Order: sequence, then C-alpha cells, then structure tokens
Amino acid sequence: MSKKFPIALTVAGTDPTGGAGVLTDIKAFHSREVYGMSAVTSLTAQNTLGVQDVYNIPVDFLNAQLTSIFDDELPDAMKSGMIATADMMEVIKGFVEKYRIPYVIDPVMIATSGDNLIDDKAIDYLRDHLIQTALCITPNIIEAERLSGLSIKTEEDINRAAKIFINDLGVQSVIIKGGHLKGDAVDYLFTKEHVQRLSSERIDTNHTHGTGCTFSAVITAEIAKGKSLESAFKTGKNYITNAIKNTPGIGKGNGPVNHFSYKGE
Ligand SMILES: Nc1ncnc2c1ncn2[C@@H]1O[C@H](COP(=O)(O)OP(=O)(O)O)[C@@H](O)[C@H]1O
Ligand SMILES: Cc1ncc(COP(=O)(O)OP(=O)(O)O)c(N)n1
Repeated sequence: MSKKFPIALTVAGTDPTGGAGVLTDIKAFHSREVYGMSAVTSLTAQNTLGVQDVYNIPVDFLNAQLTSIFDDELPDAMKSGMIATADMMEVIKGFVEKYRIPYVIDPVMIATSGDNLIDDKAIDYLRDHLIQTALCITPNIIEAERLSGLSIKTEEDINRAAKIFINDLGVQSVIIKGGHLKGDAVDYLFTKEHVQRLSSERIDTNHTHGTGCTFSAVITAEIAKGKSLESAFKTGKNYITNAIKNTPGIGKGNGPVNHFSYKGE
C-alpha cells in the first residue's frame, strides 16, 4: 500500500510535561497533517520550572531505533533537537548520509531554565561534522554565538555570524532566531544566494518553553510536504507566533505553546 501522508521524523530528547523535545515535535507534525515518527536520544525529567535529571539513551539503542525506522519506511524529512553526545551525533550523521534525507538541525544546547542539555565535545562535533549534513540549521542567539564564536547583539552581528556559518563552516542555510534579543522577534534565513527576514511583535510572556523545538518541527513538516525552505520558514514563523500568543497556560514556570489553533499557511 502507498502512504497517504508525508512523514517527518524527530530525533530528540523527551520532556515529560510535553512542552519541548519529541512530544512538542510530534504535536507540531500532527497539527501540520504530517505523520510523525521519533527516535529518542535522552529521557529528561523536566517541567516548566527547569530540568531535574537527564538519562542518555545508550548509543547502540539510538542506532537500533533509527534502524527500525529506516528499515521499514523512509521519512520525507527529519529534524534533530537535543543530542547529548558526539557518539550519538556520529550515528545520526551515518543515517542522514546513507539515506540522503532532508535534515533540519535545531542545535539545542541549553534549556530556557539555563540547564545544559549537551556536553562540550558534542558542541564541537556539531560544529565541525554534523551541521554540514543539514539542509538548514536553526540556532537561537546563544547557540549561534557558541557555534560561530561571535558575540551577537545587533543585526550586523547576525549577518557576520551567518557568513561564518555559510562561508567558513560549510552550512547550506541557517535560520538565526531572534527570540532572545530585545524589541520585535525577528528571524533571518540566510542561504548562499539570499536573506529572508521575518519579523513579529514581541509577545510579553514567559510561556516560551519549547518554542525553538516547535518552530523547527513545523519547518521540517513543511519540508516533508515538499515545500520550499522559504515557504516553510514563513509557516514556521506564523505558527510559532500564534502558538505563543495563545499559550495554554500550563505549569508554574515557563509554560509551553499552543498547537491547537493555527490552521493557516
Ligand atoms: N516573546 C516572543 N514573542 C514572539 N515571538 C517569539 C518570542 N520568543 C520567541 N519567539 C519566536 O519563537 C521562535 C523560537 O525562538 P527562540 O526563543 O529564539 O528559540 P529557542 O526556543 O531555541 O531559544 C522564533 O521564531 C522567535 O522569533
Ligand atoms: C528534551 C528537550 N529538548 C529541547 C529543549 C529546549 O527546547 P527549546 O525549544 O530549544 O527551548 P526552550 O524550551 O529551552 O525554550 C528542552 N528543554 N528539552
């Protein structure tokens, strides 16, 4: 039987309260009418107040999960989020290269609460070996600073960081997210050929847990449908703006976003 929906895969950690990681990715895929699959890298004990504990899945078992998926059905696109170690990244890189699957990397490093989610060796591997395999990477300001080695405060700094990503690190395209800067929430897509700038009003809320995961999951879902990166970026931006605006108001801290109400493009 031929499949009736596009398929997107997320390779990421879990958040038992459903705000970040695999669970929010699957909600976003579903909301975009894309069939979701997942391979789990780490189990975290976290909530809207912070990360209480992390258990990394043994690398052989990550390999086993990905083998189960790829032996059975080829996803149309995949994304990754939290990948705690360089060993896990090496396994993921092997699958991306073998199956030549469109791949979006959300280079997750630190949770909103300030807790580290991946180790220093993993950050080096990400910068030197993994980001080159992706169609697009989606760093926030802190991640872009860490990977590019620049301090980023202004639009000019963002342009300089993008040049490092594309010219020096060999990345195909990068979306630098401005959620952590002041003023409007402005995100920038850079490819070798052009820059696309999308801006929205900053929403005054602390309910932004899992925004980066959700944004990159929507982009991955749109890529799985065969949409262009530029179009996927627009949908991701519209979706996350609506999702933050209509927060479900869950938890005592930095709450998650809303997956119910966005039906646009
Ligand atoms: N307060 C906010 N108001 C509007 N958009 C926001 C806000 N915070 C984040 N965003 C948007 O959410 C997405 C994720 O951005 P960001 O918070 O920078 O990433 P991360 O969750 O990885 O730290 C981006 O599109 C960003 O512009
Ligand atoms: C398991 C897991 N993955 C990723 C994150 C970080 O999520 P992100 O959307 O990048 O940002 P915040 O939730 O920190 O705003 C996480 N906390 N847990």
